[in-house]
Amino acid sequence: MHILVFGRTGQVARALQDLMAAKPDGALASTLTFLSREEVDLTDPQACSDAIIARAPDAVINAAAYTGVDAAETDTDQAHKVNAEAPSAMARACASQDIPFVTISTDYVFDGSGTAPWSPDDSPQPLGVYGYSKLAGEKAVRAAGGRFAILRTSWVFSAYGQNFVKTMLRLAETRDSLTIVGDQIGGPTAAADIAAACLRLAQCLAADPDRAGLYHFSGTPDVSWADFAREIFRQAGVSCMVTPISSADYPTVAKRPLNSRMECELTAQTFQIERPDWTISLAHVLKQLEQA
Ligand SMILES: NC(=O)C1=CN([C@@H]2O[C@H](COP(=O)(O)OP(=O)(O)OC[C@H]3O[C@@H](n4cnc5c(N)ncnc54)[C@H](OP(=O)(O)O)[C@@H]3O)[C@@H](O)[C@H]2O)C=CC1
Ligand SMILES: Cc1cn([C@H]2C[C@H](O)[C@@H](COP(=O)(O)OP(=O)(O)O[C@H]3O[C@@H](C)C(=O)[C@@H](O)[C@H]3O)O2)c(=O)[nH]c1=O
Ligand SMILES: [Mg+2]
Repeated sequence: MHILVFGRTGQVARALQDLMAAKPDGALASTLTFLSREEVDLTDPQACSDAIIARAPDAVINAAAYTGVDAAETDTDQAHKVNAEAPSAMARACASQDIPFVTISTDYVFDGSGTAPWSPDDSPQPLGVYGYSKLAGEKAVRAAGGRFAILRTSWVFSAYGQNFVKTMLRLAETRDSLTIVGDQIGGPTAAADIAAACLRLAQCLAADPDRAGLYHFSGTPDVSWADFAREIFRQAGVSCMVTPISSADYPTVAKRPLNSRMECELTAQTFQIERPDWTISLAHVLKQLEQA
């Protein structure tokens, strides 16, 4: 299978490159081509669909997005173009070629109310522009139909780009204590685990279009950001005290959902992909960072 991937420099796309490098030829049963912003700017939906038609891949994975949660609040147009209009164009191009289209969405489509894990059937109510733009992308992809899979995930971390793990390690270099939000609960998810899941979804959709749909996929156990920080420092052998605070005591431009728990049973039943143990994935990421 030849898979075209948007978002070459991002965490998930970089993890897909690692997967390719780690598997001997053929073991992945796929070859991947990666597109960067220089090759296709997602603010140009026509360029997105032209790239798919021109390259005629067997499947497409969209790992690109506008992920600046706070910046999006004052950059609505750009966030909407990249997170809604681009996936819409990609999905329509893939549907016209009857090839799988896998795109990634977020727990931030939910309003974070309650404490029950969110089911894929629950109705989202985003709190901010980023979540809203991602939800608009989901709706457009579903409207395009075809062999689509929307994979909602949360709290992505890796050795690449910007993420909470790298932020914590950086802050702890100059601080022996940090105040971290303790009332937002979710499942940290390694980009490597998402990458493997995206590959599997693309391969399964090529064989069975009836599995098209919306799925949840996050690491387990669910924790607060403060707990996540404590585990990062514990595994990294960094002595930095974490004091949990309320979201109100850590004002950010965009509000974050308190409850980001996601119910992932349908993904396990449909694709035999269980929630990964993020503490194990974290150990691999820390080792990668050490060796970098
Ligand atoms: N990060 C997280 O915690 C979470 C992410 N997700 C979702 O997972 C997916 C992957 O996220 P992640 O790997 O963290 O993303 P990153 O923020 O690491 O990377 C985003 C990628 O999108 C590219 N991109 C952004 N704007 C454009 C544009 N206008 N044209 C072309 N490319 C563009 C970036 O390119 P460049 O490097 O040039 O800017 C980069 O390659 C996204 O759909 C995201 O919404 C879901 C839940 C949590
Ligand atoms: C750096 C820092 C953050 N925090 C809090 C703020 C916030 O509520 C939480 C996470 O901070 P960040 O801004 O790093 O994480 P954030 O960019 O909000 O992460 C989100 O990214 C988008 C793309 C997603 O889709 C979400 O699933 C989620 O992963 O930690 C502290 O409490 N103390 C700190 O020192
Ligand atoms: Mg962020």
